[in-house]
Amino acid sequence: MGKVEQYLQATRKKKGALLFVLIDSEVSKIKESIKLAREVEKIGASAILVGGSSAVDQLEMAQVVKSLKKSIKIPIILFPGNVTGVVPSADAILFSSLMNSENPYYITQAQALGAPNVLKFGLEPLPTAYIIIGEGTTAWFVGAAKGIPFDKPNIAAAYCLAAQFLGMRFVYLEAGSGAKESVRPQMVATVRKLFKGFIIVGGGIRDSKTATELVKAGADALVIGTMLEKEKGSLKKLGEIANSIKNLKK
Ligand SMILES: CC(C)=CCC/C(C)=C/CC/C(C)=C/CC/C(C)=C/COP(=O)(O)OP(=O)(O)O
Ligand SMILES: O=P(O)(O)OC[C@@H](O)CO
Ligand SMILES: [Mg+2]
Repeated sequence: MGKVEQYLQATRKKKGALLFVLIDSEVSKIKESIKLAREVEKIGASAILVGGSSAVDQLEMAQVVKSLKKSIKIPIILFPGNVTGVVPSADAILFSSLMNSENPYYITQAQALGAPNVLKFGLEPLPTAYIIIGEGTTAWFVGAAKGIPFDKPNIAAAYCLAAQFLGMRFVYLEAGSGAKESVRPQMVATVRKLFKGFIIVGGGIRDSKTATELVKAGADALVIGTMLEKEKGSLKKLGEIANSIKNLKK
């Protein structure tokens, strides 16, 4: 287990469920990203994810990550949608396989193409089963996912069990950035019963009620992105969400 993984496990034990904030380097440029990251660090976010399903400007992403690294203490974890998402200066990378993709590129090929740079840049790979729930989002489209219906928790659990047998220590249940509906607590609870690793849930989470239900169902970390890009007063709302999930689960 690497340093970041140890930190995530230890922080989850200490604080309860964690909050990850996603910075899309295509939306937030350098100055904005630093400001946002500093604010969410103060609010209590435990890590910053940097990525984007259509983030193809590698130079821009590298610059955002490099400046973030100098500005905050919490780990910066890359969240690549393609090989272009592997850049230097971050602490770790969600080294993910899109388990329910119909295109082998997103299951193993992008990983093979990206792996040499992960090694070269000294990024800690977090072995992650990325599973897309529902349809119609950018990640669903780009990743050629066979989206798992929101009301089929057993299918998601079967994928997570397979991920566990393959040695993956993280699963990411993803409804997609800006999703109208987030993953349902019932699905998280079903996965929690079988999967022993770290469960990340994201996509369409915008309020404390949803966040609380997902954590009670067994999520170890929630990812919030779009809300912070779009809504006025969203930092206040993020603070409420952070407080509502604090110490819910030990
Ligand atoms: C491990 C390596 C090198 C690559 C993994 C490649 C995989 C598995 C890709 C999965 C398919 C995909 C396109 C995922 C996108 C994940 C992502 C970074 C989502 C972030 O979403 P936003 O950037 O907010 O989405 P928008 O682009 O829709 O705003
Ligand atoms: O942008 P939102 O909807 O918060 O989703 C976050 C993340 O799960 C997307 O990959
Ligand atoms: Mg986005």
